[in-house]
Amino acid sequence: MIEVRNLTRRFRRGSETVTALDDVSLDIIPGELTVAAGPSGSGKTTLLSIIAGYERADAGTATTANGEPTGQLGWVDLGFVPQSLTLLDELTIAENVDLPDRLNPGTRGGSGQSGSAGLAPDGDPDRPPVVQLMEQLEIGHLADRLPSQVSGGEQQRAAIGRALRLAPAILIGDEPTGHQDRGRVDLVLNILRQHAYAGHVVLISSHDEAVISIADRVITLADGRLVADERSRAGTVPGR
Ligand SMILES: Nc1ncnc2c1ncn2[C@@H]1O[C@H](COP(=O)(O)OP(=O)(O)OP(=O)(O)O)[C@@H](O)[C@H]1O
Repeated sequence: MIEVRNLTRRFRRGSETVTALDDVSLDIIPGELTVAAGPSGSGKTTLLSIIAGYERADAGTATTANGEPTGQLGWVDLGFVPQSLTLLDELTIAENVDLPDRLNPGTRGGSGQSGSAGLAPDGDPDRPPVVQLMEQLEIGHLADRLPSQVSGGEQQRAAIGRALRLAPAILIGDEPTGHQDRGRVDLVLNILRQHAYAGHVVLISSHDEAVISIADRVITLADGRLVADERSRAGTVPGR
């Protein structure tokens, strides 16, 4: 669960002050796919970036139910797909997907087999094996390529794989389908929904009606304010 309380973020642009987020409060619960919608400039990226710890708030908090600031959580607990992807150019696609595991060797996720990039075998059954994860995301054949040698959509799916690598309790994705074709939008959404329905918090932003229409819950921002919060069917989560 993420508890957002009175989050406010202002940016200075010359003599002007832009209020990107204006006193936003909500709880984001596990077990459903939550989509943050709203027009360009409404504050979606700012909200997700503060929750993920990529941006600071001027006021308010985003914490877990235990009161821990979500921005301080590592890959083990919170996976983030930023709009800019932030893949490391010098690492292969497989190494990028496996990065959270390499940075958290005490929590190694289950691989079951060594990938072509020489990824170490490991054994936690709750975590997606890296090779299987890449195949699910249809980037298995790109394991040994550098990010600069694959398409934008493939890079984005690698960033999604990296975020899912340690099966974190919280997954945040800023327009994680933004570079995908129609078929791959469905592929990515199915994977994100599976993660949500396994009991995790999944919050993504999107402009795409196809994404918004399959969300279990849609929170809508306008001018930095939360203006709507709707569930697809009251009290039920489809597909569970
Ligand atoms: N670093 C910054 N400096 C100044 N203004 C900013 C900065 N980041 C965001 N803003 C402004 O804050 C507001 C909210 O931006 P944000 O990126 O959160 O919107 P968004 O809903 O994610 O937009 P989009 O859908 O286009 O990605 C906008 O008016 C934007 O111009």
